[in-house]
Amino acid sequence: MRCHLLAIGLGLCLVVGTAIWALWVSVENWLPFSYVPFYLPCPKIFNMKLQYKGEKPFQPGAQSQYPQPKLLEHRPTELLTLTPWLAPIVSEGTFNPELLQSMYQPLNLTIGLTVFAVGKYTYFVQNFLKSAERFFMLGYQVHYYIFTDKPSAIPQVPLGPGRLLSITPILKHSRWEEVSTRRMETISLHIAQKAHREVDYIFCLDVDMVFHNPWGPETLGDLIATIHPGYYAVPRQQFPYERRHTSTAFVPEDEGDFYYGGAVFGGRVARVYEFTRGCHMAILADKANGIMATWQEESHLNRRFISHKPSKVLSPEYLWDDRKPQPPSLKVIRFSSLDKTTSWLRS
Ligand SMILES: CC(=O)N[C@H]1[C@@H](OP(=O)(O)OP(=O)(O)OC[C@H]2O[C@@H](n3ccc(=O)[nH]c3=O)[C@H](O)[C@@H]2O)O[C@H](CO)[C@H](O)[C@@H]1O
Ligand SMILES: [Mn+2]
Repeated sequence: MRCHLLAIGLGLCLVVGTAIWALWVSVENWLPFSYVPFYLPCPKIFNMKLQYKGEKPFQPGAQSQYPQPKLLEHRPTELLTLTPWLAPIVSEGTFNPELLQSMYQPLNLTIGLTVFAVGKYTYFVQNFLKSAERFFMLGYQVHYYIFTDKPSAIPQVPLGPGRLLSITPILKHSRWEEVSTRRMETISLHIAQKAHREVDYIFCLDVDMVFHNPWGPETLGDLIATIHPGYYAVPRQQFPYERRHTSTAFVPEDEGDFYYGGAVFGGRVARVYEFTRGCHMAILADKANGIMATWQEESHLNRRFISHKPSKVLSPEYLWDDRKPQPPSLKVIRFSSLDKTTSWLRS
Protein backbone atom coordinates (compact mmCIF):
# COMPACT_ATOMS: atom_id res chain seq x y z
CA MET A 1 0.00 0.00 0.00
CA ARG A 2 2.78 2.43 1.03
CA CYS A 3 4.70 1.49 -2.10
CA HIS A 4 1.62 2.30 -4.17
CA LEU A 5 1.20 5.72 -2.50
CA LEU A 6 4.91 6.49 -3.01
CA ALA A 7 4.68 5.59 -6.70
CA ILE A 8 1.57 7.73 -7.18
CA GLY A 9 3.27 10.62 -5.29
CA LEU A 10 6.38 10.39 -7.47
CA GLY A 11 4.29 10.16 -10.62
CA LEU A 12 2.33 13.23 -9.60
CA CYS A 13 5.52 15.15 -8.89
CA LEU A 14 6.80 14.20 -12.34
CA VAL A 15 3.58 15.30 -14.07
CA VAL A 16 3.42 18.59 -12.14
CA GLY A 17 7.15 19.25 -12.77
CA THR A 18 6.74 18.63 -16.50
CA ALA A 19 3.67 20.86 -16.62
CA ILE A 20 5.50 23.73 -14.84
CA TRP A 21 8.47 23.35 -17.17
CA ALA A 22 6.24 23.35 -20.28
CA LEU A 23 4.40 26.41 -18.96
CA TRP A 24 7.69 28.27 -18.32
CA VAL A 25 8.99 27.48 -21.81
CA SER A 26 5.82 28.77 -23.46
CA VAL A 27 5.73 31.90 -21.27
CA GLU A 28 9.40 32.57 -22.02
CA ASN A 29 8.67 32.42 -25.75
CA TRP A 30 5.88 34.92 -25.27
CA LEU A 31 7.95 37.41 -23.33
CA PRO A 32 9.29 40.27 -25.48
CA PHE A 33 13.06 40.00 -26.09
CA SER A 34 14.80 42.36 -23.71
CA TYR A 35 18.17 44.03 -24.26
CA VAL A 36 20.31 45.70 -21.65
CA PRO A 37 20.57 49.23 -23.16
CA PHE A 38 24.35 49.41 -23.31
CA TYR A 39 24.59 46.16 -25.27
CA LEU A 40 22.29 47.47 -27.93
CA PRO A 41 24.39 48.71 -30.79
CA CYS A 42 21.33 49.84 -32.76
CA PRO A 43 20.88 46.72 -34.92
CA LYS A 44 18.70 48.45 -37.53
CA ILE A 45 21.33 50.99 -38.45
CA PHE A 46 24.19 48.52 -38.35
CA ASN A 47 22.43 46.22 -40.79
CA MET A 48 21.63 49.01 -43.23
CA LYS A 49 23.39 49.11 -46.59
CA LEU A 50 24.69 52.66 -46.80
CA GLN A 51 24.41 54.60 -50.06
CA TYR A 52 27.58 56.68 -49.97
CA LYS A 53 28.01 60.14 -51.47
CA GLY A 54 29.41 58.62 -54.66
CA GLU A 55 32.83 57.37 -55.64
CA LYS A 56 35.15 59.98 -57.09
CA PRO A 57 37.36 58.61 -59.85
CA PHE A 58 40.96 59.51 -59.10
CA GLN A 59 42.39 61.36 -62.08
CA PRO A 60 45.87 62.76 -62.63
CA GLY A 61 45.99 66.50 -62.10
CA ALA A 62 46.77 69.33 -64.49
CA GLN A 63 50.14 70.34 -63.08
CA SER A 64 53.11 68.83 -64.90
CA GLN A 65 56.03 71.00 -63.74
CA TYR A 66 57.54 69.77 -60.49
CA PRO A 67 60.93 68.44 -59.33
CA GLN A 68 61.82 65.04 -60.66
CA PRO A 69 61.67 62.16 -58.18
CA LYS A 70 65.07 60.43 -58.10
CA LEU A 71 65.40 56.75 -57.25
CA LEU A 72 69.02 57.05 -56.20
CA GLU A 73 68.64 60.19 -54.13
CA HIS A 74 69.30 59.85 -50.42
CA ARG A 75 66.31 59.57 -48.08
CA PRO A 76 64.03 62.62 -48.17
CA THR A 77 63.71 62.66 -44.37
CA GLU A 78 65.30 61.12 -41.32
CA LEU A 79 62.03 59.37 -40.59
CA LEU A 80 60.90 56.05 -42.00
CA THR A 81 58.83 56.70 -45.13
CA LEU A 82 57.22 53.32 -45.71
CA THR A 83 55.70 50.71 -43.39
CA PRO A 84 56.56 47.00 -43.89
CA TRP A 85 53.12 46.63 -45.54
CA LEU A 86 54.00 49.43 -47.97
CA ALA A 87 51.82 52.20 -46.60
CA PRO A 88 53.41 55.65 -46.89
CA ILE A 89 54.38 57.42 -43.67
CA VAL A 90 53.66 61.09 -44.27
CA SER A 91 56.05 63.76 -43.04
CA GLU A 92 57.55 67.00 -44.33
CA GLY A 93 59.78 66.32 -47.35
CA THR A 94 58.02 63.13 -48.48
CA PHE A 95 55.47 64.87 -50.70
CA ASN A 96 55.04 67.83 -53.00
CA PRO A 97 52.12 69.93 -51.67
CA GLU A 98 51.52 71.81 -54.95
CA LEU A 99 51.45 68.60 -56.98
CA LEU A 100 49.02 66.96 -54.55
CA GLN A 101 46.86 70.07 -54.53
CA SER A 102 46.62 70.03 -58.33
CA MET A 103 45.69 66.34 -58.27
CA TYR A 104 43.06 66.47 -55.53
CA GLN A 105 41.48 69.88 -56.01
CA PRO A 106 39.60 69.02 -59.25
CA LEU A 107 37.90 66.14 -57.45
CA ASN A 108 35.64 68.54 -55.54
CA LEU A 109 35.99 66.53 -52.35
CA THR A 110 34.19 67.16 -49.08
CA ILE A 111 36.13 66.41 -45.93
CA GLY A 112 34.28 65.77 -42.66
CA LEU A 113 35.82 66.48 -39.27
CA THR A 114 34.30 65.14 -36.06
CA VAL A 115 35.07 66.89 -32.77
CA PHE A 116 33.63 66.22 -29.33
CA ALA A 117 33.24 69.01 -26.79
CA VAL A 118 31.48 67.66 -23.74
CA GLY A 119 31.42 69.41 -20.36
CA LYS A 120 34.27 71.85 -19.89
CA TYR A 121 35.91 70.80 -23.16
CA THR A 122 33.71 73.37 -24.95
CA TYR A 123 36.41 75.79 -23.78
CA PHE A 124 38.72 74.46 -26.54
CA VAL A 125 36.34 74.82 -29.48
CA GLN A 126 37.12 78.44 -30.35
CA ASN A 127 40.87 78.01 -30.81
CA PHE A 128 40.43 74.62 -32.41
CA LEU A 129 38.10 76.03 -35.07
CA LYS A 130 40.04 79.25 -35.59
CA SER A 131 43.23 77.32 -36.22
CA ALA A 132 41.41 74.80 -38.44
CA GLU A 133 40.12 77.69 -40.55
CA ARG A 134 43.72 78.80 -41.04
CA PHE A 135 45.30 75.42 -41.75
CA PHE A 136 42.93 72.46 -42.22
CA MET A 137 42.23 71.39 -45.80
CA LEU A 138 42.23 74.88 -47.26
CA GLY A 139 40.58 75.04 -50.69
CA TYR A 140 38.35 72.02 -49.98
CA GLN A 141 34.79 71.72 -48.78
CA VAL A 142 34.92 71.00 -45.09
CA HIS A 143 32.08 69.90 -42.84
CA TYR A 144 32.76 70.22 -39.11
CA TYR A 145 30.58 67.91 -37.03
CA ILE A 146 30.58 69.06 -33.43
CA PHE A 147 29.13 66.78 -30.76
CA THR A 148 28.34 68.49 -27.49
CA ASP A 149 26.07 68.41 -24.46
CA LYS A 150 25.92 72.24 -24.51
CA PRO A 151 25.17 73.54 -28.03
CA SER A 152 24.78 77.08 -26.62
CA ALA A 153 28.43 77.03 -25.49
CA ILE A 154 29.75 76.51 -29.02
CA PRO A 155 31.15 79.86 -30.16
CA GLN A 156 30.44 81.36 -33.56
CA VAL A 157 33.64 81.22 -35.55
CA PRO A 158 33.55 82.78 -39.03
CA LEU A 159 33.98 80.03 -41.63
CA GLY A 160 35.55 80.33 -45.06
CA PRO A 161 33.61 79.64 -48.29
CA GLY A 162 32.55 76.03 -48.75
CA ARG A 163 32.99 75.31 -45.05
CA LEU A 164 30.04 74.18 -42.93
CA LEU A 165 29.50 73.44 -39.27
CA SER A 166 26.77 71.38 -37.70
CA ILE A 167 26.18 70.73 -34.03
CA THR A 168 24.78 67.44 -32.76
CA PRO A 169 23.58 67.38 -29.16
CA ILE A 170 24.75 64.34 -27.20
CA LEU A 171 24.40 63.20 -23.61
CA LYS A 172 27.11 63.93 -21.08
CA HIS A 173 28.41 60.82 -19.38
CA SER A 174 29.64 61.37 -15.88
CA ARG A 175 33.02 59.67 -16.28
CA TRP A 176 35.47 61.25 -18.74
CA GLU A 177 36.63 57.79 -19.80
CA GLU A 178 33.09 57.06 -20.92
CA VAL A 179 32.88 60.34 -22.88
CA SER A 180 36.09 59.55 -24.69
CA THR A 181 35.25 55.88 -25.32
CA ARG A 182 31.72 56.55 -26.57
CA ARG A 183 33.14 58.53 -29.46
CA MET A 184 33.50 55.32 -31.51
CA GLU A 185 29.79 54.58 -31.13
CA THR A 186 28.70 58.15 -31.85
CA ILE A 187 30.91 58.50 -34.91
CA SER A 188 29.75 55.22 -36.45
CA LEU A 189 26.09 56.06 -35.84
CA HIS A 190 26.58 59.55 -37.22
CA ILE A 191 28.21 58.19 -40.39
CA ALA A 192 25.35 55.70 -40.85
CA GLN A 193 22.65 58.28 -40.26
CA LYS A 194 24.08 61.31 -42.01
CA ALA A 195 27.74 61.76 -42.83
CA HIS A 196 28.00 58.97 -45.44
CA ARG A 197 25.80 61.06 -47.73
CA GLU A 198 27.69 64.29 -47.06
CA VAL A 199 31.43 63.68 -47.09
CA ASP A 200 34.05 61.69 -49.00
CA TYR A 201 36.67 61.52 -46.25
CA ILE A 202 36.35 62.02 -42.53
CA PHE A 203 38.85 62.81 -39.76
CA CYS A 204 38.14 62.26 -36.08
CA LEU A 205 40.17 64.60 -33.88
CA ASP A 206 40.52 65.55 -30.22
CA VAL A 207 39.35 69.07 -29.41
CA ASP A 208 42.07 70.00 -26.91
CA MET A 209 44.43 70.70 -29.79
CA VAL A 210 45.33 73.40 -32.30
CA PHE A 211 46.65 73.49 -35.85
CA HIS A 212 49.99 75.26 -36.29
CA ASN A 213 50.81 74.44 -39.93
CA PRO A 214 49.05 73.27 -43.11
CA TRP A 215 47.19 69.97 -43.11
CA GLY A 216 46.31 69.12 -46.70
CA PRO A 217 45.49 66.37 -49.19
CA GLU A 218 48.67 64.45 -48.29
CA THR A 219 46.62 63.14 -45.36
CA LEU A 220 43.86 61.64 -47.52
CA GLY A 221 43.66 57.88 -47.90
CA ASP A 222 41.48 54.86 -47.25
CA LEU A 223 42.33 54.38 -43.58
CA ILE A 224 44.58 56.80 -41.72
CA ALA A 225 46.40 56.23 -38.41
CA THR A 226 48.74 58.65 -36.66
CA ILE A 227 51.84 57.81 -34.66
CA HIS A 228 51.52 58.88 -31.00
CA PRO A 229 54.11 61.52 -29.99
CA GLY A 230 54.97 59.67 -26.78
CA TYR A 231 55.99 56.32 -28.23
CA TYR A 232 57.65 56.73 -31.63
CA ALA A 233 61.09 55.87 -30.22
CA VAL A 234 60.05 53.05 -27.94
CA PRO A 235 60.20 49.25 -28.43
CA ARG A 236 56.79 47.64 -28.90
CA GLN A 237 57.05 45.77 -25.59
CA GLN A 238 56.80 49.16 -23.89
CA PHE A 239 53.76 50.36 -25.85
CA PRO A 240 50.87 51.02 -23.45
CA TYR A 241 48.66 48.43 -25.19
CA GLU A 242 45.99 46.61 -23.24
CA ARG A 243 47.85 43.62 -21.77
CA ARG A 244 45.02 41.80 -20.01
CA HIS A 245 43.95 38.68 -21.90
CA THR A 246 40.37 39.20 -20.81
CA SER A 247 40.02 42.37 -22.90
CA THR A 248 39.24 42.28 -26.63
CA ALA A 249 41.93 44.99 -26.98
CA PHE A 250 44.64 42.60 -25.73
CA VAL A 251 47.94 42.76 -27.61
CA PRO A 252 50.74 40.28 -26.85
CA GLU A 253 54.29 41.57 -26.19
CA ASP A 254 55.63 40.48 -29.58
CA GLU A 255 52.92 42.16 -31.69
CA GLY A 256 52.30 45.69 -32.88
CA ASP A 257 53.70 48.10 -35.46
CA PHE A 258 53.50 51.67 -34.15
CA TYR A 259 51.62 52.98 -31.15
CA TYR A 260 48.91 55.15 -32.66
CA GLY A 261 47.14 58.08 -31.01
CA GLY A 262 43.41 58.00 -30.38
CA ALA A 263 43.33 61.74 -31.00
CA VAL A 264 43.76 61.58 -34.80
CA PHE A 265 42.42 58.98 -37.21
CA GLY A 266 40.34 59.03 -40.36
CA GLY A 267 40.01 57.98 -43.97
CA ARG A 268 37.37 57.34 -46.56
CA VAL A 269 33.99 57.61 -44.90
CA ALA A 270 33.10 53.96 -45.64
CA ARG A 271 36.33 52.72 -44.08
CA VAL A 272 35.96 54.94 -41.01
CA TYR A 273 32.44 53.59 -40.59
CA GLU A 274 33.71 49.99 -40.57
CA PHE A 275 36.59 50.94 -38.32
CA THR A 276 34.61 52.82 -35.65
CA ARG A 277 31.87 50.22 -35.73
CA GLY A 278 34.44 47.46 -35.18
CA CYS A 279 36.00 49.33 -32.27
CA HIS A 280 32.56 49.99 -30.80
CA MET A 281 31.67 46.28 -30.97
CA ALA A 282 34.90 45.38 -29.19
CA ILE A 283 34.22 48.03 -26.54
CA LEU A 284 30.74 46.57 -26.03
CA ALA A 285 32.19 43.09 -25.60
CA ASP A 286 34.57 44.42 -22.95
CA LYS A 287 31.74 46.30 -21.28
CA ALA A 288 29.75 43.06 -21.09
CA ASN A 289 32.68 41.59 -19.17
CA GLY A 290 33.03 44.63 -16.93
CA ILE A 291 36.33 45.76 -18.49
CA MET A 292 37.47 49.24 -19.52
CA ALA A 293 40.68 49.04 -21.58
CA THR A 294 43.81 50.74 -20.20
CA TRP A 295 43.65 53.70 -22.60
CA GLN A 296 39.98 53.41 -23.41
CA GLU A 297 39.13 53.64 -27.12
CA GLU A 298 42.78 54.27 -27.95
CA SER A 299 43.56 50.70 -26.81
CA HIS A 300 40.83 49.36 -29.10
CA LEU A 301 41.98 51.54 -31.98
CA ASN A 302 45.50 50.18 -31.59
CA ARG A 303 44.27 46.59 -31.41
CA ARG A 304 42.23 47.05 -34.58
CA PHE A 305 45.01 48.74 -36.55
CA ILE A 306 47.17 45.63 -36.03
CA SER A 307 44.67 43.43 -37.89
CA HIS A 308 43.26 46.17 -40.16
CA LYS A 309 46.42 47.95 -41.25
CA PRO A 310 46.14 51.65 -42.08
CA SER A 311 46.70 52.45 -45.75
CA LYS A 312 48.58 55.60 -44.79
CA VAL A 313 50.31 56.59 -41.56
CA LEU A 314 50.78 60.19 -40.43
CA SER A 315 54.00 61.01 -38.58
CA PRO A 316 53.85 62.74 -35.17
CA GLU A 317 53.89 66.08 -37.08
CA TYR A 318 50.15 65.50 -37.23
CA LEU A 319 49.78 64.65 -33.55
CA TRP A 320 52.25 66.42 -31.36
CA ASP A 321 52.14 67.51 -27.73
CA ASP A 322 52.96 71.11 -26.80
CA ARG A 323 54.58 69.97 -23.55
CA LYS A 324 57.35 68.23 -25.52
CA PRO A 325 60.21 70.10 -27.21
CA GLN A 326 60.26 69.74 -31.01
CA PRO A 327 62.86 67.07 -31.88
CA PRO A 328 65.24 67.81 -34.83
CA SER A 329 63.79 64.87 -36.80
CA LEU A 330 60.41 66.66 -37.01
CA LYS A 331 60.63 69.58 -39.43
CA VAL A 332 57.16 70.97 -38.70
CA ILE A 333 54.45 70.58 -36.11
CA ARG A 334 51.05 70.72 -37.77
CA PHE A 335 48.63 69.77 -35.01
CA SER A 336 49.42 69.68 -31.35
CA SER A 337 47.71 69.14 -28.01
CA LEU A 338 47.62 71.99 -25.52
CA ASP A 339 48.96 71.79 -22.03
CA LYS A 340 45.75 71.45 -20.05
CA THR A 341 44.68 71.16 -16.45
CA THR A 342 43.22 67.70 -16.69
CA SER A 343 41.80 67.53 -13.17
CA TRP A 344 39.76 70.74 -13.69
CA LEU A 345 38.53 69.69 -17.14
CA ARG A 346 37.44 66.23 -16.18
CA SER A 347 35.81 67.25 -12.89
C1 LIG B 1 48.81 61.57 -23.08
C2 LIG B 1 47.59 60.82 -22.65
O1 LIG B 1 47.41 60.48 -21.53
N1 LIG B 1 46.72 60.52 -23.64
C3 LIG B 1 45.50 59.77 -23.43
C4 LIG B 1 44.39 60.66 -23.04
O2 LIG B 1 44.34 61.63 -24.03
P1 LIG B 1 43.86 63.04 -23.75
O3 LIG B 1 44.40 63.52 -22.44
O4 LIG B 1 44.20 63.80 -24.95
O5 LIG B 1 42.29 62.82 -23.63
P2 LIG B 1 41.28 64.04 -23.64
O6 LIG B 1 41.10 64.54 -22.27
O7 LIG B 1 41.68 65.01 -24.68
O8 LIG B 1 39.94 63.29 -24.12
C5 LIG B 1 39.76 62.93 -25.47
C6 LIG B 1 38.72 63.81 -26.16
O9 LIG B 1 37.42 63.43 -25.72
C7 LIG B 1 36.58 64.60 -25.61
N2 LIG B 1 36.20 64.77 -24.21
C8 LIG B 1 36.77 64.04 -23.23
C9 LIG B 1 36.36 64.16 -21.92
C10 LIG B 1 35.35 65.08 -21.60
O10 LIG B 1 34.94 65.26 -20.45
N3 LIG B 1 34.81 65.82 -22.61
C11 LIG B 1 35.20 65.69 -23.90
O11 LIG B 1 34.70 66.38 -24.78
C12 LIG B 1 37.41 65.76 -26.15
O12 LIG B 1 37.18 65.88 -27.52
C13 LIG B 1 38.82 65.31 -25.87
O13 LIG B 1 39.74 65.96 -26.72
O14 LIG B 1 43.16 59.98 -22.93
C14 LIG B 1 42.76 59.34 -24.14
C15 LIG B 1 41.49 58.62 -23.82
O15 LIG B 1 41.00 58.00 -24.90
C16 LIG B 1 43.82 58.38 -24.65
O16 LIG B 1 43.91 57.26 -23.83
C17 LIG B 1 45.17 59.07 -24.71
O17 LIG B 1 46.21 58.17 -25.00
MN1 LIG C 1 43.26 65.21 -26.06
